Amino acid sequence: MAAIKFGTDGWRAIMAKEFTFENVKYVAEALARYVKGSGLAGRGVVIGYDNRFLSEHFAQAVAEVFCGHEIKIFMNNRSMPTPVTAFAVKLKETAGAVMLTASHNPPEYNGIKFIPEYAGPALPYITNEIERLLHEALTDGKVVETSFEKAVNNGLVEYFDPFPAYTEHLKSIIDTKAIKEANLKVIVDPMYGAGIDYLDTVLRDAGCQVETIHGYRDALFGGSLPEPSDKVLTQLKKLVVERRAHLGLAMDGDADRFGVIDADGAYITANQVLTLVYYHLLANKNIRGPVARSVATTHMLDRIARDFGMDVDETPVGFKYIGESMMKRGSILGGEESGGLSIAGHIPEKDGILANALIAEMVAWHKKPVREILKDIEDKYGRLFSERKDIRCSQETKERVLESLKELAPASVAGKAVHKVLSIDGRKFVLEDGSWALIRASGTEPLFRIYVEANSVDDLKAIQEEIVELVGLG
Ligand SMILES: O=P(O)(O)OC[C@H]1O[C@H](O)[C@H](O)[C@@H](O)[C@@H]1O
Repeated sequence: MAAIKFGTDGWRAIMAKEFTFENVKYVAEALARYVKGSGLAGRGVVIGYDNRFLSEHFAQAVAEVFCGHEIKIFMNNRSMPTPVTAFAVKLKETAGAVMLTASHNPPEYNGIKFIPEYAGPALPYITNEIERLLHEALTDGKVVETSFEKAVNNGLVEYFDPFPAYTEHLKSIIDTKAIKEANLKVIVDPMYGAGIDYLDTVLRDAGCQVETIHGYRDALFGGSLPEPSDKVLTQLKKLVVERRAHLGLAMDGDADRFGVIDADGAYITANQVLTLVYYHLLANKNIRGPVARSVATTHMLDRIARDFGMDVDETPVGFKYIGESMMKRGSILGGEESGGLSIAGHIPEKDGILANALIAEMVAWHKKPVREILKDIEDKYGRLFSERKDIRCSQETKERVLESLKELAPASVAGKAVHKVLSIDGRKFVLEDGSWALIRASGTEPLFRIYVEANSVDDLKAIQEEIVELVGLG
């Protein structure tokens, strides 16, 4: 059996191959041992699951193990988005949550994330301990479990639905009055996933005219991926234009990531969404505080922060580090280039429902299309062009490149002097004119990611080509 690893964001594997009921129970055993060791077992644990094939059955298998350890579990009788599962940890003040999801991966995958009592993604010191306990459980071959029926009869299973509390909470942190006045027409695309109903309800209650597509469970995701990217959101883009809607708002399979479509059908990148939301919080909502962004995320946030006299916390890739910064440094926005965002006053977990609701609020506020709002910001701070290139390679190449990265320190890239070299995650070169390049190995896929941000498309291409050559991935 391949080793079970908790990677950038939990364990993901192909169902029936590695993601079997047997392995899920071993992982649940390790998680139950972890919760007991944390001293918080008396508080119980939330179990959430997405809309994937068998997810509710895997969730039940996890429950049988927790109940076998006499740990009470809180469950919903329908799927829940990852951010709602995290929110439920706060709501029920539990020791944490187990979330069954493979996020935006292809349909044959499933996965498990652990959300500790602080309601954000588990930090490495926790996942390392879980992996150690998993190794221990696999070695001693012991899984303590009970039947689900017995657990219910013994009062170890409490059914609850955090939908009303979550949607009310969201409505309390967004300006529903402004949304109501703008009379927005919005198309919502939950991509057949666990986000169904949530954003639609919040926006409808706030007075928007809402039309939903892909709003039913399809474990095959309509033959596509539950990933809210420019490439995948073709139907949403078309419909926004056809219906003359103000916005198209999508979420991935577990609704922790967002995808925004402007009134003219154009895809707004995650870096642009983060720029818009941070500016909106500071300039319109008058909320002041630092921003946490990953090392791979746009420096436009730095320009805005500087203008308002705010700090920037630069973290490794992974929302766990961003959530940590939000908790420890009071960052008012935490965001990632890969499509994750949360704000102060919410949970330290990325939330696609919240991100989309904030975009609707911002559009309502300005009463103009997203790209016009963005243009105003760019007129003030200058324009930046960013691109990520993913390069697959063999294990051998991967090891060689990782080794060579440690020492890589060019004096210049594409004719621009290297101003700073960072090793927060992979290797990042900040150049004299503020442009930058980062190369790092993905923690979720077998590939390298090369991120470049520059002042023009030509500069971006020149920097990208030189970096690819420099590390020998050309
Ligand atoms: O670049 P990777 O290591 O593959 O990670 C890409 C993304 O994976 C998951 O979605 C995590 O939740 C994110 O925090 C991370 O940004």
